[in-house]
Amino acid sequence: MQEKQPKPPLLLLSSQLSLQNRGYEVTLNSAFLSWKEVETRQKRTAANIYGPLKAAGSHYVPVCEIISVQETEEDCPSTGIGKWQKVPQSLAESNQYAFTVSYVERTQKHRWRCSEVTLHCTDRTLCLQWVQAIREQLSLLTIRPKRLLVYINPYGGKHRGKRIYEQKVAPIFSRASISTDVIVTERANHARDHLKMEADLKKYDGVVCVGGDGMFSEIIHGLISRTQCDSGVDQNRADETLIPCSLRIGIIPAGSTDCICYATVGSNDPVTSALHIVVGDSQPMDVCSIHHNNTFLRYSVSLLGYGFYGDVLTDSERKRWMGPARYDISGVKTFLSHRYYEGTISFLPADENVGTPRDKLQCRSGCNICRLPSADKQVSKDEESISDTEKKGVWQVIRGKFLAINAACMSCACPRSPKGLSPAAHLADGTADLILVRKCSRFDFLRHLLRHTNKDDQFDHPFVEVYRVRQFRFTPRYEDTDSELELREAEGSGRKRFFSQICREHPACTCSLAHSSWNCDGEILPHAAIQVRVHCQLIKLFARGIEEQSVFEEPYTLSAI
Ligand SMILES: CCCCCCCCCCCCC/C=C/[C@@H](O)[C@H](CO)NC(=O)CCCCCCCCCCCCCCC
Ligand SMILES: Nc1ncnc2c1ncn2[C@@H]1O[C@H](COP(=O)(O)OP(=O)(O)OP(=O)(O)O)[C@@H](O)[C@H]1O
Ligand SMILES: [Ca+2]
Repeated sequence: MQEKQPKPPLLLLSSQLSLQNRGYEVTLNSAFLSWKEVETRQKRTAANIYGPLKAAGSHYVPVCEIISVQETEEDCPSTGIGKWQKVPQSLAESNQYAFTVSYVERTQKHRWRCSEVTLHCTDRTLCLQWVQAIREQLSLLTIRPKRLLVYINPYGGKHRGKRIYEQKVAPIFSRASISTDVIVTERANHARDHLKMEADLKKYDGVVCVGGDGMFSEIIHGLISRTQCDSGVDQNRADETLIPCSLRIGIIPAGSTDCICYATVGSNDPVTSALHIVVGDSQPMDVCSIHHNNTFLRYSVSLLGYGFYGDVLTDSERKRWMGPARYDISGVKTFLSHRYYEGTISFLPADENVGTPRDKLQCRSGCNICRLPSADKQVSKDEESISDTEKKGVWQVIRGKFLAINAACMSCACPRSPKGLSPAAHLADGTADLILVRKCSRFDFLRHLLRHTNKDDQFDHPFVEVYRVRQFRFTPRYEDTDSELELREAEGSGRKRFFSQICREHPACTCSLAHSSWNCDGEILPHAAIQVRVHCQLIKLFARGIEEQSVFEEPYTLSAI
């Protein structure tokens, strides 16, 4: 049987235009805009006279990466991008009409930039014809957002959210003709409550969050709760099948860790994120729901950490004024305190077809594991109605003393740890990687931590175990009493209490030492006993996953087209 060939792109327009005072063959087809220098006889040297035309000097921009096109108004014709040059009188007069195309250019470390090319035409009709033809192609890209609701946390990270948005992002949105309603938050949970109860979501094609992981967490809580509420789904029921949110979320990084942005885009650069929003990227993402005795507590998309990361966060909340450095100071302090916690972890392992946490293959743009439908992802009503043992996989139980219990729904890559807590975790496979770090010496724990910052395998230690799971439960060895819970709640909200100080410094009292708190995407959960379930692809981001490095390094070549 013959394989079906993809249709060649349809040629739409082709003209000789000028750029930097040189003649170019400019072509627009349904897939690309290209411009190629016209080689004059004089320019063809003996060396290349018989050879093929080189790809160098040819430029290809995929139509889906064009940001905008505008007729360029110039008092005097310019011959380059932003530069005034001496133009021969005859050429200047014959090329006084121009249009500028803005497009995405890839630079190092997964960063995108907005580049421009200005092409000059001999008459205005031709110039307008080009502008119209390119605009028509852009209007066919219906996945692009036209109207966005933007929330800015002015206090995230180094308090630069507002400035980042105004100086770096708003100009890009306006160039792409995206209209925005902007809300600068006035208190914690302002964005969550507005999304949950007030916002007229029908008006928008997406929501943008300017801030860090904590701010993103507010946005997903608002959107997910609103979606469940509108569909009559009860979030308090741990076994409910949740309804996916239809609006995409864009993250403009302006926080302290920015792990969700970094792990879905490959950088924490606001311009890159703005461009991913403009081109209308879409990346589905898993979300964990966390319950305590059939009461809904929170959702998590990145790190859910008990022990080490819970204690780092609890301590760091009291040092918010320090900005991002608070995590390092609290990290060292927590490391030195070397506390361990006893408890029982039960988990439902994932099917093998979604890979394992020790895979060398990482989740990248267009990831096959996240794309292919797998039995694991379809937690259907039928499946919910059958018993645990009949489901694929059997619950496993592990008891012990742990320095850290971490669940990562995705890699959790961030500038502090470029490959992340679990480098092979997937963004949208319906599973989380459960990492158990058993009690070990300070030296061994340091070796494990150090491996988060280099290429070595952080799971290759006898005291570390890692499992790919769909659900898990944790029960601390000593039961939570109401007063302990209250105590941790007070600590979490930064209210230091005299009682808690006594307990920490009094070795005979197990009160504070028996339990840690969960670090849930940078927010403290006071309950130690929790049930967690991964909901496959519950939300969507304006992102595409991390692109393979080669896409950044190699410009489009003729053979690729
Ligand atoms: C020797 C160097 C070891 C460095 C080890 C670095 C491991 C870093 C792993 C980071 C994983 C981040 C996961 C993402 C979590 C976010 O949802 C959350 C909200 O933004 N961020 C944090 O909780 C923020 C968590 C920040 C944790 C910082 C921990 C720093 C530990 C430093 C230990 C130093 C020991 C030195 C001994 C002399
Ligand atoms: N106007 C506001 N005033 C006070 N707190 C706010 C306001 N708006 C949002 N917040 C809260 O600020 C907290 C931290 O915000 P954010 O995540 O943006 O920064 P960060 O904690 O520095 O970064 P990261 O989460 O990446 O470590 C969030 O929990 C959010 O709920
Ligand atoms: Ca996942």
